[in-house]
Amino acid sequence: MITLKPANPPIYCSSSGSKSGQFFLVPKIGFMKLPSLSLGLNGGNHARLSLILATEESTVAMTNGRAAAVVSGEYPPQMVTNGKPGNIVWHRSSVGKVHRQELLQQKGCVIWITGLSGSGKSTLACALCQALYSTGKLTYILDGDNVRHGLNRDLTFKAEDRAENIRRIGEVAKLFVDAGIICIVSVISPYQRDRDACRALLPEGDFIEVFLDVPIEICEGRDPKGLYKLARAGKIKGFTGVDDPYEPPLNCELTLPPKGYSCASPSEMAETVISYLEEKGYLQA
Ligand SMILES: Nc1ncnc2c1ncn2[C@@H]1O[C@H](COP(=O)(O)OS(=O)(=O)O)[C@@H](OP(=O)(O)O)[C@H]1O
Ligand SMILES: Nc1ncnc2c1ncn2[C@@H]1O[C@H](COP(=O)(O)OP(=O)(O)O)[C@@H](O)[C@H]1O
Repeated sequence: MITLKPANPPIYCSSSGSKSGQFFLVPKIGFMKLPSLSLGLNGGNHARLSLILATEESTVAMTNGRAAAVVSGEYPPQMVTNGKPGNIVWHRSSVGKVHRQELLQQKGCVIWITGLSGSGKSTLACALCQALYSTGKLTYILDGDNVRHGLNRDLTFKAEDRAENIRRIGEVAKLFVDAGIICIVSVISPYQRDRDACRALLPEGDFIEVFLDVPIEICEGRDPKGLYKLARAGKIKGFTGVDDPYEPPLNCELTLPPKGYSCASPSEMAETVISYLEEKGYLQA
């Protein structure tokens, strides 16, 4: 596995029939089996390569229309406009997501826990964080209540502010994924479209939506902050589940607690999530 950081011009390919200087962007992270070939960097040293790591937005050299080599690193600014017109250029580092994941021996992903207030989102997030920490895995929790103390302190609970709250949290979570961290998000996120928009920010599979399917009667019975009581008394307007909507996920990866096991403990539910992560390969680089 080799990652090259070329100078400008980034790379040319000297295997037979190659057309040097032809590039395109790779949309996803992945690995490619490549034929052994000879590459020249900046007209200088040649190296023989057979397997090269492809990273997001990497530059690919082409031979006869086939990807011949993938180079992670800087590339000409005009190639990287993030799909938008203007003068904003993506700045790359020679240390990328794959290197960080290698360091951490895990893959970055988002575990998005959605559910009513009092359904146990924060409790599950903490149980997960603790269980993963004890096995040497790095997580970070983005909890709705906490993020609203800082980054999102300007937002209310109107639908458009909830959407902005979720959008910002989704963007922050994306950064954590790029850092190679398992980002645990615990927010009500009542609207399907807002959750879907966050899912769309990430590569396929990296957004793991966990629905805490706890009936409102149970959440209200718990009412640890007394908010349901205030909402029923009309002292809080637009409270989710009382006089504001909650749209249950249509296609989530996990629904908890498992059917027929409604009294599952937070640590049992955390184990279910961890089994999912293991099965999908997120707990190794
Ligand atoms: N009107 C209204 N509706 C719902 N929740 C309310 C409201 N006002 C305050 N709270 C408290 O805010 C916490 C939810 O914040 P979130 O950022 O997760 O909400 S949202 O995703 O933007 O809908 C939520 O925390 P949790 O109980 O942990 O879910 C409540 O404590
Ligand atoms: N699996 C569970 N079984 C029983 N009680 C729970 C469970 N998960 C959380 N709780 C309790 O329910 C209350 C609400 O949990 P919390 O994690 O704060 O919910 P949320 O973050 O969704 O508002 C807390 O008092 C917590 O101790």
